[in-house]
Amino acid sequence: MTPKTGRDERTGLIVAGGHSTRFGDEDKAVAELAGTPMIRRVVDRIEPAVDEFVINCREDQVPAIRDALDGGPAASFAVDPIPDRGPMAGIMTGLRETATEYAVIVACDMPFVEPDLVDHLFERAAGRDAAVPRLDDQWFQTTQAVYRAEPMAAACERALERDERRIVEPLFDLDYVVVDEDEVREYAALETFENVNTREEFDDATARLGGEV
Ligand SMILES: Nc1nc2c(ncn2[C@@H]2O[C@H](COP(=O)(O)OP(=O)(O)OP(=O)(O)O)[C@@H](O)[C@H]2O)c(=O)[nH]1
Ligand SMILES: [Mg+2]
Repeated sequence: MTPKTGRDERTGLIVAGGHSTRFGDEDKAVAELAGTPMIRRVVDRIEPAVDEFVINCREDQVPAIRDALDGGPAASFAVDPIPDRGPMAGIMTGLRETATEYAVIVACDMPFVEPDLVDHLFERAAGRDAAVPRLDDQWFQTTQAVYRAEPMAAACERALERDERRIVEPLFDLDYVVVDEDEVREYAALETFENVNTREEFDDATARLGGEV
């Protein structure tokens, strides 16, 4: 991986402000996945590829997430001023707290995120506004992508003003690079994009990580 200094520093922005309704009573962000809270696993996975962390969530989630991250890399919190406005609003909140030029956004429910892909996305985004993976016959992977913080935050604000909630809306306002499936596969297995929504998916992920279901 390339050495990172000064303006080239990179933020890992973990978006975690959802209500995990498909998951059940528990907040999936802090659910113990093979012994590690899921958000902690995401942070630990991408730590080699970033210099600092910002966590976006609701105010009421902060204590449990802080506990989950205890002993790990330092992270600052970007709390949604208005909760439940969707992931794009969370991304805007988090990017406004981002001190570096670029940030990788990763959803808290992507425990198999591949740091080598994250590193590559930062390299591909250099000089542009975003680098976003897109698999064959699939939509953009907007919640595992690198963005230039300031223009993406501004584009999110404009999209929210238009009542758009899809994360591709701000993307289409930007100068973005598409990282296609062949290119993704050079750096990562496709499980990097797996997101855990239900108990069944959580149990499956647990088993693959060698934990007890
Ligand atoms: N800040 C913020 N983040 C959100 C919001 N809704 C979803 N997210 C995050 O966006 C990512 C993907 O969302 P989902 O997988 O749908 O998560 P979720 O909304 O908690 O789960 P479901 O209720 O089952 O849809 C997760 O990291 C969520 O934490 C929101 O309203 N605000
Ligand atoms: Mg949702």
